[in-house]
This record gives sequence, C-alpha cells and structure tokens, in this order.
Amino acid sequence: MAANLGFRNAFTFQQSINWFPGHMTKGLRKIKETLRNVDLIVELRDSRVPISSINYEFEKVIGRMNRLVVYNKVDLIPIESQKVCLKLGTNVAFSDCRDNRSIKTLLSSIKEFSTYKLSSNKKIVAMVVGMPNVGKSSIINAARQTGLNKGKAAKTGSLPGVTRNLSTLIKVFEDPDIYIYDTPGVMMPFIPNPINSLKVALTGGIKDDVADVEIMADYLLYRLNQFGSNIYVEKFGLEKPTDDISFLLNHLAKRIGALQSGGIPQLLTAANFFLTQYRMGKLGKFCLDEIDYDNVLKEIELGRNPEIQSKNKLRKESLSKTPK
Ligand SMILES: Nc1nc2c(ncn2[C@@H]2O[C@H](COP(=O)(O)OP(=O)(O)OP(=O)(O)O)[C@@H](O)[C@H]2O)c(=O)[nH]1
Repeated sequence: MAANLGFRNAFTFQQSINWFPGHMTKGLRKIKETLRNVDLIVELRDSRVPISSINYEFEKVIGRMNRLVVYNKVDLIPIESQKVCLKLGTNVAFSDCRDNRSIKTLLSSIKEFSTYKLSSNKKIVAMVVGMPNVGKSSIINAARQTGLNKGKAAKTGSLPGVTRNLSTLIKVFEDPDIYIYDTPGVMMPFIPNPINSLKVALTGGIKDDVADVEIMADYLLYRLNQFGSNIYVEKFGLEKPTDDISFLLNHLAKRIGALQSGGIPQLLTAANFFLTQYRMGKLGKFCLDEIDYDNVLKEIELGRNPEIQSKNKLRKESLSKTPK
C-alpha cells in the first residue's frame, strides 16, 4: 500500500538510542551472583520485537544455563508472526499476561523445561530476565494469580525501569513448588543497530525522555503505512492515509484538544498520544522485526561476535546501510 501511495519505502535513522542507568549494572551483577540458586532462566522478550529485544548482555551471563525463551505480549502481534517466532529457538513459549490459559501453558512449560525431577522433592527455582518493560513482573503476578490464586507480589507499571532490584523468591505454584526471582530490566549498554533501538523505544523498552518522541511517532507512521494499516485513518478521523508526521500530529493535537494559548498545536502531546494508542494495541497488531531466517542469523552474529560488536565498527556498518 505504502508503495502505491508514493509513501516512503525506507526510514533513515542513524544514531542508536542507548539507556543503561546504574541500576542495570547492579541488576546484572545480582543476576550473575544468584544464578547458582536457579534451575531455569525464563528470558522474556517482547513479541512485537522478537529480535530487537534479544539482549546479548544476557548471553554472556546466562549463556549455558537451562533457558526458556518467552515471547510476551503475544496479544499484540498477529498469529502468523507467532509461527515465525517459533523458528527463533527450541525452548520457546508465548504469553499474554492478561490471559489465564496462556499463563497456565507457561507454567506447564516452566515445569517441562526446568531441571526439576518429579521423583525428587526439589522445588523449582526460576529467574525471569529481560529488557525493561517486557512484562517480567506482570508475568510473575499472573503466574501467582493463576497458580495460587494470590494477589500481586511484584510492582508493575507502563513505564520501563519500575523494578530496580532483584526480588526475593516469589512463590507462584504448589505441587510442584515453583518459585521465581523478579529482576530489574536490563538493556544493552550499546544497541548496535539504530533502527532496532528505535523499535525497542517505540515498544516502551527505553524511557521516552531518552528518545525523541516525534521521531518515534514518525517511524510508527512509516511502519503503519508499510503494513497497509488503515486503522489510524479511521480512528483519528482522517480522510486518507498520510506519510506526513507533521500533518498527522497537527491534526491529532486539534482532535484531542492539545492546544497552547493562541490555538497552537502541542505536537509533543499529540506524538505521545499516538504512541500510547499504539502501545495499547489500539492501532493494530504488528511484529516490527523482520523475522526471516537470514535476518535472525545476521542479528545473532552481530550480537554474539565480540569482534563485530566493537562500537565503531558497528556504527560504521549501520551508517553504510540503509536500514529498514
Ligand atoms: N498487552 C500486554 N501488556 C502487557 C503484557 N504483559 C505486561 N504488559 C504491560 O507491560 C507493561 C510493563 O509490565 P511490567 O511487568 O512492569 O514489565 P517489567 O518487564 O517488569 O518492567 P521493568 O520494571 O522495566 O523491568 C505494563 O503496563 C503491563 O501491564 C501482555 O502480555 N500483554
């Protein structure tokens, strides 16, 4: 659709958005120190960015451990994308924290993939890790609600960085007993691919004040058009799709009454409104990463190979490409 309308067919963004506050360094250290008490790592990624939310810092720390990769927020992507995510690894599960059945299945996967042996009396100890805002605390609360019918034990919030310390063990299931550590969301100190960092920011993994909200809104518009989605057109009362973020934000500001004195549209407020609508799933379900085999391999190579991972080399590489 985008091509037919003469819209942009590439988005140029060249400087990675990076966010690595002190509590993340400390969190990573605590994770490392606690690993010896853990039977299973539950690594959460955001289904909307199944590749961009891979944190290669974790690879160094938990590389050889027994691990279940969980694509959370699966309610926000189409079914076809779920099928492709399955190709990203072997021990893979999906979850939607708001869906009891999905959490029951996840609890079964935790039992299946932990080193727990039913014949022994050992309890299962899991640790949930992942980038900020992927839903780690929500999953623990949902598991505890489903497994024990008990209320919240971990603090959650719509902004990244709510959990700042490793938790004590939280019991979520009985017979077998399953306990989980909640951990602070840890970002990579440097995200090699600028577009990936933009996607992570767009899905709420990086604090909005570190990124440029209007650029995120522009990228969102670009992708919505690329997906051929008309939901925003109808929802925002537009006559037709637009590729012009300035036009859209001016229109939105008037529509939601975000006007300064003199009737000047508040574009930042409009951009925040646009992003919030997307993050709440109100503009459709999309997977922002290309999850074809070649791309997965390329990303994994980029993240794992310390030689390529040198900042300057990566910067040079990403600048020389026209990223998607
Ligand atoms: N749509 C949807 N939203 C979810 C799901 N799981 C969590 N969320 C929302 O995602 C946001 C972040 O959830 P948290 O559980 O606080 O995320 P976290 O990974 O613990 O965040 P940090 O404290 O930054 O490490 C909250 O607004 C949750 O309601 C899900 O499965 N689907």
